Amino acid sequence: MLEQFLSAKRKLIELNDVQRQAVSHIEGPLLLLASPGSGKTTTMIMRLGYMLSCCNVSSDRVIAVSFSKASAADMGRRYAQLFPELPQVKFSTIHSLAYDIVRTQLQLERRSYRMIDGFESEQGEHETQSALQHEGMAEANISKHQLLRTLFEQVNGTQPKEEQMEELKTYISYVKNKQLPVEQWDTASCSIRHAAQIAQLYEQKKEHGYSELLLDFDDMLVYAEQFLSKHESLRQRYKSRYDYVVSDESQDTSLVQHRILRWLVEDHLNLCVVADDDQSIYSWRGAEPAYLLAFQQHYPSAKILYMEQNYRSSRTIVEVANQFIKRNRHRYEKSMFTENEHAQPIVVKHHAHIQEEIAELVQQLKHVEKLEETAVLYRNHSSSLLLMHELDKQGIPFYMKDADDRFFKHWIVEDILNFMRLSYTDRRFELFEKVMFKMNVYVTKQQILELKSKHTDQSLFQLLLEETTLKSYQIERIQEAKAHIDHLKSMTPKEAIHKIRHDLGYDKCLDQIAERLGFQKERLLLVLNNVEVIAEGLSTLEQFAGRLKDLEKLQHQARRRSQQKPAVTLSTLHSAKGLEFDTVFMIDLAAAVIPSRQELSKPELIEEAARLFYVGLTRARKRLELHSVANWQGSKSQPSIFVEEVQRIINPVDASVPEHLHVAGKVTVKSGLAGKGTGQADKADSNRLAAEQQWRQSGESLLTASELGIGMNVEHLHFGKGIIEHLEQDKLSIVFEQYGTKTIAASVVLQRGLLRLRTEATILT
Ligand SMILES: Nc1ncnc2c1ncn2[C@@H]1O[C@H](COP(=O)(O)OP(=O)(O)OP(=O)(O)O)[C@@H](O)[C@H]1O
Repeated sequence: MLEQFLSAKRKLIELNDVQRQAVSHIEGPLLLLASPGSGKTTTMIMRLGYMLSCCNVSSDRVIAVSFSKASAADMGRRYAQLFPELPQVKFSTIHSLAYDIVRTQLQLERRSYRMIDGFESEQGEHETQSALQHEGMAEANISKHQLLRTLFEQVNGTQPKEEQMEELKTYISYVKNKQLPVEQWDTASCSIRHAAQIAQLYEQKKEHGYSELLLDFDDMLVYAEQFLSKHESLRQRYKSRYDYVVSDESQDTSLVQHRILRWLVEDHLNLCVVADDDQSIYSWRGAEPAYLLAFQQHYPSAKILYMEQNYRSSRTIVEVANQFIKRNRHRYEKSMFTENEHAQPIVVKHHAHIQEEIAELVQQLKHVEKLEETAVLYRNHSSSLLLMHELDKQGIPFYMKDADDRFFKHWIVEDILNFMRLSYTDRRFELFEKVMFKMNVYVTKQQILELKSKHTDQSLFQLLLEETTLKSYQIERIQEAKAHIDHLKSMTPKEAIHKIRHDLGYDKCLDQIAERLGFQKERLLLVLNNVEVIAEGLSTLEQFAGRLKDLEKLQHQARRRSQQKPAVTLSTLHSAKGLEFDTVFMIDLAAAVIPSRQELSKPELIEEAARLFYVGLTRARKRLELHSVANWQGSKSQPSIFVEEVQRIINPVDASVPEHLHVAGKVTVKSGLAGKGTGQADKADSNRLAAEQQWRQSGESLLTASELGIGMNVEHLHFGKGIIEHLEQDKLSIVFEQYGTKTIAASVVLQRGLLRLRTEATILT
C-alpha cells in the first residue's frame, strides 16, 4: 500500500528511508527529530496524504497544530498543492485550538469574557492574534499594556519605561507558559522590581476586577489546559474529536501547550511530534525543549525517528554546522549530513569596527546576483539600524522581516532631541523640565515646579537664575549648562551629542538611571552609539532630526516591501527560523553579543545562544559569511566564542598552542572537513574534537568561573594534569606537570569544556 502511494508521487518527490518510516507510522506516539532542511514539512504532508488516501482516515478526524500562523498556513498550502484530490485537513495554530476549547467551556458556564490585547513577540503571534481579532475576539478596549502599566506604577511608584514593560510581559508569559505555581513566580528571573507581585495583581484583576473575565493571549493556553484537566465532559468532547494529532515546530512548544496536546491524545496516543531540539530558541518565553528530551517518559511506547539528511545546504555548510552544534550537551545526539556537493568555503571576517563591517557588507551586496536570495542576519534589532542607514544611502533595496521601531521611540533618542530643541528655545516649560533632570545642574524638582507658576513666555534659564533661591554651586552649574546648550545649535550633530554626553553630564545621568531602574548599561550605550553613527557626516541639527524621521519611514516601508522583488532580507536570527537563502551574512558577532554577558553566566543559556547561532548557520544554501567586530559599543571586543569555535572546526589549530594564542586575524578561512583528505593531521584534529565532545557530554567539564579556585587539582584535555595557580578576571594560570605554567583564557577553556576536576594530587617537579 505504502509503495503504491509513494510511487504515485514519485515524480514530485522521492522520500528517503527515514521519511518513509515516518509516513507509514500512523498509530501510536511518534517523535520525529529533524535536522534543519531535512524535509520535515514534506514528510508531514506526505504522511497526512497517506493517512487519508490509504488508511481510511477521515479528514475531519485529523488536526495538524503549529506554533505560528505562518507555518500553519504554509503547511496547508503545501498540502493542497501535493494532494489537490484530497479533502482539506485542519491546520491550526495552538492558540486557535486552545481558544476553541476555552470558548466552548465558557459558553457552557454562561460566563462572559473578553480578549485584551498586548501580545508582542518575534514572529507569528502578531498574525495569529490578528486572525483571532477577525473572528471577533478582540472587541475589548481594555488593554493588557495599560493594565500592566497602571499596576507597575501602583506597586513601584514610578512610570515604567517601554523596555521594562516588555520585560514584564515576557516574564508573565514565561511563568504562565511554564505553569509555575504562583508561590514560585518570584524564582523566575526578571530585573523589574516586584515583578511577581505585579503579575499576581494582574491575574487577579483580569479574573475578578471586571464584570467579565479578561483573557490575554497566554490565557487561552492556560485556561484551555485548566478546563481540560478540570472538566471531564469537556475533555471527553475534545478527546473524541480527533483520532490523530500532528504537532509541528514542537521545539517551540511550552509546557502548557504540551499538556493540552496530551489531553487530546490521552486515549489513543496517536500523536506525531515533529521537532528539532537543536533549533529550540524560545526558552526565555517558556518553550520547553526538556519535554522533548523526556518524550519517551511521557509516552513510553513512542517511536523516535531521526531525520538527519539535509537537502538545503552545501556539504561545506552542513558539516560545519553539524560539528558546531555537537558542542551542546543537552540534546538528542543527531548527525546531520547531506548528499549535496561542497560549495564556497565559509568565510570568517573580523573588522575593526561596525562602520568597516557595514561598508564591506554593502560593497558585497552591490555585487550579489540575486538580492532576493540573500539575507543579513543579526542577533539584535539594533544591528539593523546602521545597516539600513547605509543601504539606503547606497540605493540597495531591502526587506525587513521583523522591523522594530523601538529605537525611534526610545527615551534616549528623545532625550538627545530634547537637548537639541532646548538649544533653539528655552521658553517651553515641558521641554525645559524634561532636560533639566537629565544633566548635572543639581536643581530640585521643587525649584523647577516653582517656575511653572511664574513662567509666561520668557527664557526659563533666566527665570530660574533670577526668581529662584539657589545655592552658589547651582548658579555656576546652571550658567555653564546654559552656555553649553546655547552652543549646541552651532555645532555639527556629532559634536553636539558629544557635548551632551560629556559636558552636560548625560552619560552620568544614564549611569544613575541604569542603577535606579535596573537597566543594563550596555543596552543604553548601544542606543547612544547608534545615535552617534546616524549623526556622522551631517552638518546641522535639523538634518539630524530629519534623518531620524526618514529612517523611521524607511523602516516602515521595508516591512511592507514585497519579498518577491529583488531586495536583500534583513532579519534577526530568531525571525530567520524556517527561512532559507542562497547567501547568508551573519553580522555583529562580537563576544558580548552572542552569547551575551548574561548568558555566559549559565551553561543552559550558552546552549540556547548556540542553538540560535546554529539556526543562522543552517539558513544558508550555498554561501555563508560570519562577520565580527573588534570594537563593540566603544570598547575593545573579542569575536563571539561561537565564531572561534567555527574557525577551529574549519581550520583546526595545533593543540599544543595555548588557547589564548588562538586569535584569529582578518582571515578568509577555507572550509572542507570532508575535502581535506585523510592525512595524519586531519585525523589528529578529528580525534581532538571527538575528545572535546566526549568530555562535554560526560558532564565532568567545569563550565563556570565560579567552579574554579586557586590550588585546585585539574586536568586539561590537551595539556594534562596541573594546579590552578592564579585566576584574575579572564586570565587563568595553571602549572602543568608536563608543560610548566601556562596562562590561558578562562572563558575559552570553560566554553569548550577543556577542564575537569581531579581527585588525586599533582606532583610538581
Ligand atoms: N526526500 C527528498 N528528496 C529531495 N528533496 C527533498 C526530500 N525531502 C525534502 N526535500 C526538499 O528539501 C527542502 C526542505 O524541505 P522542507 O521545507 O520540507 O524541510 P523542513 O525540514 O521543513 O525545513 P526547515 O528547516 O525550514 O524546518 C525542500 O526543498 C524539499 O523539497
